[in-house]
Amino acid sequence: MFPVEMERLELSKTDIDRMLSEVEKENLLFARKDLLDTLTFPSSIVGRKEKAMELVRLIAGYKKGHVVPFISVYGRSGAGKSTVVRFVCENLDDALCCFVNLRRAKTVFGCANLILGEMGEPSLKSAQGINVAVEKIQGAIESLSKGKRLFVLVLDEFDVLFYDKRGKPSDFIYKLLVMEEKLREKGVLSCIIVISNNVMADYEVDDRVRSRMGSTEVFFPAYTKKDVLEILRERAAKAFSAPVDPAVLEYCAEKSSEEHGDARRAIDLLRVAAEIASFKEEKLANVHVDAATDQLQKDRVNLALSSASYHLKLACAALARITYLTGEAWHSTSVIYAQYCKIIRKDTRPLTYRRVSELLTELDNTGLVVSQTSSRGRHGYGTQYKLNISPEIVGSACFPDWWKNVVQKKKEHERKEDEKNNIFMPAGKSHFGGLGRLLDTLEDESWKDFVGLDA
Ligand SMILES: Nc1ncnc2c1ncn2[C@@H]1O[C@H](COP(=O)(O)OP(=O)(O)OP(=O)(O)O)[C@@H](O)[C@H]1O
Repeated sequence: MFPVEMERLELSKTDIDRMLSEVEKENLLFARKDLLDTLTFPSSIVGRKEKAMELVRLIAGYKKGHVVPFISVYGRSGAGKSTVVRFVCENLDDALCCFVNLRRAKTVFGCANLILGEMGEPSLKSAQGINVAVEKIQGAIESLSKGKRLFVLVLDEFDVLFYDKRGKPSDFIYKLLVMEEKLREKGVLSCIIVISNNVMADYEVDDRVRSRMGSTEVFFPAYTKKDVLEILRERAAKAFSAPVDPAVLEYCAEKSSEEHGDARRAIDLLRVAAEIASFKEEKLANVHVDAATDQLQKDRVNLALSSASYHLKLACAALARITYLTGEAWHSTSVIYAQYCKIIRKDTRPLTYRRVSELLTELDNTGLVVSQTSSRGRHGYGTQYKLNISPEIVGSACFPDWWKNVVQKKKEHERKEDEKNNIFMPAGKSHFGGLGRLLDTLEDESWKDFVGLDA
């Protein structure tokens, strides 16, 4: 016989109601959570008036029959480029703006199809060729801009175009510029605004295209702590059901600006911190911001490494290991390469120095590491890399079991050194911080061997 009170196995509406009221309790801190969603367009834009003015100055000529054909807007992630460009373009009198995010495109032809899609046109087959695609874009602009004095085509995440090495991105830009000239002959004024993280000079563009493009650029610097604080204050005032301690907002702004000056990540940090506090039924405090920083860093690393090859993870793990063991932040390509060769599986052939150096550039593009190039005197220039995220998070995301071993070895080594030297170390001070520097002078052979610099 079954017991009388058995837990029901099937999911019921009552279960969902119960779950909903539980989650609602977890969200008590929020009044309007959508205001902390960085995927939706902000209801108000804080500051950036001087950048809006720069753009307006470049475009305003359309009222008198002239406009700059190509504007490059660039700067770091989360600097407000897309937000400000969209706001300016959508508020121009007598103008029509088509905003296309190219992120989803994998090829130059894919970019053309995304543009067509945004203009309400059907996609083309790549066999039809890029010339037909550009002709269709021209036709769509002609019919959309009827009765308007200006058509603005905004291409966000323009960097994507250059990932397609076979698709001739430079040629595509050339064709768009020629299309603008043809449109002008037909009395349609147009302007292309491209948004990317890097300055156009960094991309491979033919000289003939460069000269047609001109060099009209608007640079968006990363936000300062003051800017980030203003953005957070404005959001927090409406997003939470009770006022948030100003010190917590300040802490959030400080953490975000010292790391990146990225408004998107600052808002995400505030939202996740509030979710953690809400879940624990506590008042939002700095500890929740710290916990949120950890969680977001883990998410970022996992996302960046989710599709990474074994060798990319290895290059990343090599940098994490050397950073963790030496306590030094910056490491040269040659040191990282030596580490990479040391930790690679014995049955796998290491990639060449050049290829690993390319992998480090890839890591730089993901934002997990930053690089700096400096002169090494008569040895030319050398690049150094630094992790943007704590080595513990990176190491355990790359190879969890291996990383546990690295941590354990470091602890054992520290304990043995303590016993050997019987010295007092102030709390929180790592042996490796100071001794790591010794590695450079190669005075301490045992440390050198432990870190594996001579592998
Ligand atoms: N000045 C601002 N005022 C209010 N919110 C802002 C401001 N700048 C940025 N944001 C917020 O930050 C988020 C990221 O901004 P945006 O997409 O404009 O940055 P971006 O520079 O284009 O970044 P990416 O290069 O990563 O695309 C937006 O969702 C917006 O909500």
